[in-house]
Amino acid sequence: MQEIKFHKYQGTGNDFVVIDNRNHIVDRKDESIAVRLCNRKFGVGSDGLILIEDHPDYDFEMVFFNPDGSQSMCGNGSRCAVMFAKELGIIDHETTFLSTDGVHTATISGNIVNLSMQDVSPEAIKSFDNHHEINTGSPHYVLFTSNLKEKHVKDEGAAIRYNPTFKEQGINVNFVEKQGKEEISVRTYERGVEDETLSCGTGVTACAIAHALHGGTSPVKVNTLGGQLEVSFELIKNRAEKVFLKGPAKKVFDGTIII
Ligand SMILES: N[C@H](CCC[C@H](N)C(=O)O)C(=O)O
Repeated sequence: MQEIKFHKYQGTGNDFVVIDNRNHIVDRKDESIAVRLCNRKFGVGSDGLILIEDHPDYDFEMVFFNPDGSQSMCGNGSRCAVMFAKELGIIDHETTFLSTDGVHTATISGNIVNLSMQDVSPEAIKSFDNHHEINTGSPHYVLFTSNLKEKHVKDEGAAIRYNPTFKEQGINVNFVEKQGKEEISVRTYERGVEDETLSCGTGVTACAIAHALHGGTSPVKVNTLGGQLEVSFELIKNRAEKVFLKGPAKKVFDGTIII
């Protein structure tokens, strides 16, 4: 048994257990630790586990796990990791770090983190008759709807995520309602959480790009159940470049857990 100090952060309601793992107190290859820590009854409870580690070439490396132990790029988690790195004194107001899908930069102003996302290639933007599939570091199914508030996101999201097309690899499912050219509202069913989360960073980024394919602007404000984010990018011949995800990231509490 070991006692582990953890830090609870949230980015627009997407919540994470964050651990300073520069001394390798947690085995980054043991995904069962994420399953235990993220469990909302038997552990701390969160939408993911983030380990901060040293890296020879970047300010830090961020290792992310979903509550089911799977790994993928996490936009809101990255914003929380940046805020934690500042708390640790690893960085001041800007950083270059390594995450699941590659190198990212970020700047901090108050409790707002502006995170660079990877370019989204034309091959990562697939459009169908009534939905889009866009990979922004994690795979996203984007469906425009008009009655977002009434949506049963967990049931309808799971039905898509577990259909034969996506069952094996999984996919995050986003329901988008247009509020105007410069604003959308999004609710997301997250793969690996297997439930609706209050926001999903890579998801709102995918939705902003899909919105632009239907005449939306950049930057675009994105309303989620957990708060408002802003996504900006340049869409050139179906390739999104200079993609940024901006929004608040805040510490909720510190704690110690015995695992
Ligand atoms: N559940 C996602 C990873 C976390 C994404 C989300 N929390 C974000 O902020 O991007 C997946 O497995 O594709």
